[in-house]
Amino acid sequence: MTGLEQRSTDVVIVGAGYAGLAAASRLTAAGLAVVVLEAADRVGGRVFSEELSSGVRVDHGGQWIGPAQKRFHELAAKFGCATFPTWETGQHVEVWHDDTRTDYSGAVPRSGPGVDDYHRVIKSLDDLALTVDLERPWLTPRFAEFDAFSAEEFFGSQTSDEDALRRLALAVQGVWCCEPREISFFHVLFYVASAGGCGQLMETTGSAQESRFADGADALARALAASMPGVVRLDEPVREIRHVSDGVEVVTGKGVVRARRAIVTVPPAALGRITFEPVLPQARRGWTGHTPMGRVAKIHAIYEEPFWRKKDRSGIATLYNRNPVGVVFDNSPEDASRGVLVAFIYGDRVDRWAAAPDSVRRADVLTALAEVAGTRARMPIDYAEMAWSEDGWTIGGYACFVYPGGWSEYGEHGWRAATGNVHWAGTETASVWNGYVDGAITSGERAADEVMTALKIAR
Ligand SMILES: Cc1cc2nc3c(=O)[nH]c(=O)nc-3n(C[C@H](O)[C@H](O)[C@H](O)COP(=O)(O)OP(=O)(O)OC[C@H]3O[C@@H](n4cnc5c(N)ncnc54)[C@H](O)[C@@H]3O)c2cc1C
Repeated sequence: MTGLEQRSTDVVIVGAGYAGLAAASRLTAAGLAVVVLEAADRVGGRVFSEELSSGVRVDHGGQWIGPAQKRFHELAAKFGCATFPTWETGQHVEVWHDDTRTDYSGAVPRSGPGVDDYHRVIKSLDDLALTVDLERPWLTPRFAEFDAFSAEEFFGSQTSDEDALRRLALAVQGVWCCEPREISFFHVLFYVASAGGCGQLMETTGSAQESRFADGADALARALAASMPGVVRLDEPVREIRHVSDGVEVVTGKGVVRARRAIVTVPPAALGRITFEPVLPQARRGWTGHTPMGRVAKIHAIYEEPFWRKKDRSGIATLYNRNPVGVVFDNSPEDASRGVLVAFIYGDRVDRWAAAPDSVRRADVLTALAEVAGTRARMPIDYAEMAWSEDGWTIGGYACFVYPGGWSEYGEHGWRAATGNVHWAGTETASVWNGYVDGAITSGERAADEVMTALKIAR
């Protein structure tokens, strides 16, 4: 390949998100030569921090860390990445489907339409999740039965209360960024088990939304990359991965990297942009075809100050009305030098919202924020949108979900089993905190351990 680089290394890693960086860190610490190839011009993947023109640093993707996310905490502490508590002081609000509003405080609403049935169904999810085998999900009792139907079918079998069903639908949208009709009920149970319960997934203090990073959630990704000088190659999308007798050849627009093993960390939907030679086994292809990405948009509106706090409003809201926004949080910096509200739009509503003209999208979001925080919210000093379905290298978020039937048809052989000299990582392959940064980190470390075992490297 004239003019193109030929490089050799021990292990080539595809993707410099948290999974790829954690894998590289473990392998370089063991003395192996590693090259990480990243398509984008930055590290962090689905964790993407950016300073806006107003000087406020926002996280367009992953942002929170919870106390049970042990490996994420350990690495953040090791690299001195400071965190601070998510703001949740004051009254939260629910805007109901008929535009009525109810204030509440505490972790979850305890009264209101559909609340009793909602909590009863959530409790049954928690109970059933206790039966899930996280390492070998296919050994879970009633695995194929639960995987055969959707979350919507399960909810419908548990309650006919339309208000409870509205609450359950928003819970699915907020956690998986898809609609209840789309997702395997077994995947719901697996994910709940992986996080340690529904409360861990949905609540703030003591749970996944407990804290944020002072310098952006990508601070640790940047620190990890900086600790391995010369290892990460940005702007180098992988086009092809070829198996050869003693390893792999990974082809980019700049040349070929030969390695003894590869670790691929890209989300399943992004695999479609890589050609494999020979073609991947049917189980892996079937799994990829049944694991689409969630659809989510995250929108930040910046104000001179968090003015809603003066009226004892927390800025936390759930919206069930016609507005596309589903959930709002106060995302102001720790010192409250600016006020920041972040709005999330999920599932089918993202598809419709993202297709609308700029002015319509912005008006929709600011209308929702005004309902939550008051009319001043209509006049932000800065504003930024990120629709993850339009990100060409991750194709969505927060993570993939699984269609009904996907786990039972393809999970055992397609989920994360190594394919010859190619090992699979990425948060989608994690047993614990699947879908989260913590899961991405432990998936990278697990794949690094697999590679060292295969290469007979002492750990
Ligand atoms: C809006 C949003 C909010 C979220 N909130 C949270 C949160 O608060 N807390 C939390 O813990 N998690 C959150 N998550 C999930 C979290 O961000 C992900 O689980 C985690 O970042 C995934 O890391 P990863 O390394 O597995 O994958 P990724 O971060 O997707 O990394 C894969 C990398 O591969 C690269 N790539 C793709 N194709 C190629 C190719 N052909 N060649 C080379 N490189 C390629 C991509 O550019 C990317 O950098 C959120 C995600 C989103 C989108």
